[in-house]
Amino acid sequence: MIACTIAGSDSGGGAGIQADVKTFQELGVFGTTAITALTAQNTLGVHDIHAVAPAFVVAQLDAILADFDVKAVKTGMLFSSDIIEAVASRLKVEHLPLIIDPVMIAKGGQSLLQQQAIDALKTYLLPLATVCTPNIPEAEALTGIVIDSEETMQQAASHLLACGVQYVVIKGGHAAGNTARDAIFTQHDAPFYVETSRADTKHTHGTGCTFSAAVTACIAKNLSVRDAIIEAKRFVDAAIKHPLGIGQGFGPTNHFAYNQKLAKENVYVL
Ligand SMILES: Nc1ncnc2c1ncn2[C@@H]1O[C@H](COP(=O)(O)OP(=O)(O)O)[C@@H](O)[C@H]1O
Ligand SMILES: Cc1ncc(COP(=O)(O)O)c(N)n1
Repeated sequence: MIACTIAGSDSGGGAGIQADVKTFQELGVFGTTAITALTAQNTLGVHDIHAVAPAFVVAQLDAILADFDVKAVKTGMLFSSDIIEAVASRLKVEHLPLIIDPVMIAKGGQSLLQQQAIDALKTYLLPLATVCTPNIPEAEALTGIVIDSEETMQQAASHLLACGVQYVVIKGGHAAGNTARDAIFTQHDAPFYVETSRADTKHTHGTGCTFSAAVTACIAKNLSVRDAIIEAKRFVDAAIKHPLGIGQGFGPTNHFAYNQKLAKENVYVL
């Protein structure tokens, strides 16, 4: 099985393209990559960004799609509206399952998406999305709705579904409480939730990238979207619960954990 990620490179290896390829590999999926930006990054933060020209992002996609039987595509850091428009017009003709992680801000606070690109994301890319996986601040930025209750979360999800997204996963990593609960909304069915206990850890660099890459890999392996989300939650939870303890800042998750004989916690589907 082959998947493709369109995202930024994290020189520190915990997020971005590197997290995606490691996750694909651990889930038995061959990873191909179209890189949108290089970041000079480690667990302490993003020190510099070098964007790739939109035409060269498309050239990478052309090369991949001309040769490989890609089963699912994900996007991560897209950086600019020019890159978003170029990627959207190239993907529009392919009709492949598309998982959009609307990466905006790194855990250290640095912006990974220019402010004016948020509109481009909504206009050009969200209509193509099978799954979109915002965290709470990203869902708020995309919709202009402050999420402080079940009701406002439902409103934000409805806004994103109206943009054309088939499954909206609002991730609960940033919420309070002792569970990590992600809410899944669809056009026709009632919402459902995937939940684990919350780890008390600062090693959460790349959690969102890892989760969305796992969803992509599982869809590439022909799981239903619902089962892909549940399995991805298992993958990211194992990666968070068994941190590697490397780096001096917000360390990376452990992409090896899912396949190692380490204790795995239950994922509750509610
Ligand atoms: N401390 C934690 N313990 C357990 N799961 C977590 C924790 N933080 C995040 N997660 C889970 O990791 C996944 C990514 O979520 P999140 O961290 O919100 O994404 P992002 O990296 O985009 O901010 C979600 O499934 C979320 O519930
Ligand atoms: C190149 C790149 N892409 C994405 C993220 C977001 O990381 P996180 O998953 O921790 O929000 C990052 N820090 N760097």
